[in-house]
Amino acid sequence: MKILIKDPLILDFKEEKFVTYRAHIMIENGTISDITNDLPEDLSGFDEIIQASQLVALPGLINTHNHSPMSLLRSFSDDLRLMEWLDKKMLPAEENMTQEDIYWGSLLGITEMIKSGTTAYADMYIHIDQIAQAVYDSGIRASLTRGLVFLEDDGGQRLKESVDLVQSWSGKGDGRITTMMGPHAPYTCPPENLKEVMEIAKELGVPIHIHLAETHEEVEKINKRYGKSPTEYLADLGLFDGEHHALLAHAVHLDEQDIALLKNMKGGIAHNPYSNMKLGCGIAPVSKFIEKGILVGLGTDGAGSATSLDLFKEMKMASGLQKLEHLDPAIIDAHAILQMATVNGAKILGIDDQVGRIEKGKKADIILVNVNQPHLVPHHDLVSLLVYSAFGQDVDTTIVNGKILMKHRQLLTIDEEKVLYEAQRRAKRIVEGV
Ligand SMILES: N[C@@H](CCSC[C@H]1O[C@@H](n2cnc3c(=O)[nH]cnc32)[C@H](O)[C@@H]1O)C(=O)O
Ligand SMILES: [Zn+2]
Repeated sequence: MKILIKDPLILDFKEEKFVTYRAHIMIENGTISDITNDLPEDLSGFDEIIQASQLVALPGLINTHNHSPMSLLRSFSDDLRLMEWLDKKMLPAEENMTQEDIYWGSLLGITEMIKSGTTAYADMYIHIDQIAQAVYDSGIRASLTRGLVFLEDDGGQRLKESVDLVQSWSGKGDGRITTMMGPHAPYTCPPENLKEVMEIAKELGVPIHIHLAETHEEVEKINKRYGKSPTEYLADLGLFDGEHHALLAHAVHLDEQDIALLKNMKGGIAHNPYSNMKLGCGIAPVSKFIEKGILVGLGTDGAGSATSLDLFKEMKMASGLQKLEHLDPAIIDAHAILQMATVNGAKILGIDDQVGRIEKGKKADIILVNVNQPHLVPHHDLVSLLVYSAFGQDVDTTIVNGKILMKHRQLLTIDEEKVLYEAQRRAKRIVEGV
């Protein structure tokens, strides 16, 4: 399959900033084979030509933290505190989800992500085989994790499912699917279990995906139980010693001492600004992380809290929160925010050798944004425009692994009408009685 993206304005991260230039992008067998100003006279060798002179091409956005089937719980339970929301609403509803529900719920999330310019994402959930199947079928790229809680003895069932996932799905879908081990959070994973999961992850050569210090309540709980902060708890188990690749979701409540503990960590932080705002959790010290050289990427969290999976929205929230927190609009610029949503996300998922930039030899994970609209004109600065003015609906075309998943807003791998129908009727049943 040979694709030509003809004449787009390309926005790509080079050295420390995003640069803009106009060129043609050629894609062959999933990979960016050339970026050039010279076109052959005969274009008949291309299977597909996308006229893109009115579009901006940028690396696909990367969502570093999601629970995709929670899209079925969108608008079901809002305006509650996190522990109440989780224990009384989310977990009981999840108990009602069948394997088929998970497939369609995940596909609902994936549909929204593709339509809003996300080309790769990290998922942590149950019935993970169904999610893997939805990822496989849809064509999106994902890093999958079976979430692990150790609050009851399940005879090792959850752990077994985690290992099965890693062994049976890693590398599938032409390499689009990668996997991680997912101890849910410090408050659901005692030290001996966490240690075991970390050892298994090391043996299998996969990263650890874990929630960390999302609320004040969590900090108090862990302090009471172990006499230390959640970050110290993980540090003492060796998670940040540089031998494990870790994806830390939230990282809201870290003081200077906690931040110092992350100095040698491999991997980085999934910042979920809107979920944190909406659940009233707090503001993650993002600019301090960046100052200390700790990688920060962007995530949404599940749509049960985030309400939508639009990373363009998250970029605005991430920027606004830092500016407000520090009462300083210069604390973080649009380049740093777009970097979080692209290059940094790729590094945090451990797939930066393949994606995150528009470069010859990289996998073609590219989105084309229509900037010829009233809210996106004029084009003084494209990075500012995309971060501060654009939304997911402005994405015209989404390409993953060299395959067009959405062309001029038409989905090519997903039957959208069917997804909406299935999601609606299943969601209704799931929340009955909860
Ligand atoms: N409960 C599962 C394992 C966890 S999967 C990931 C879990 O994360 C939960 N989750 C979603 N959003 C958040 C959040 O913001 N903080 C903590 N957990 C969350 C979600 O409801 C889901 O149960 C089991 O019994 O095996
Ligand atoms: Zn989460």
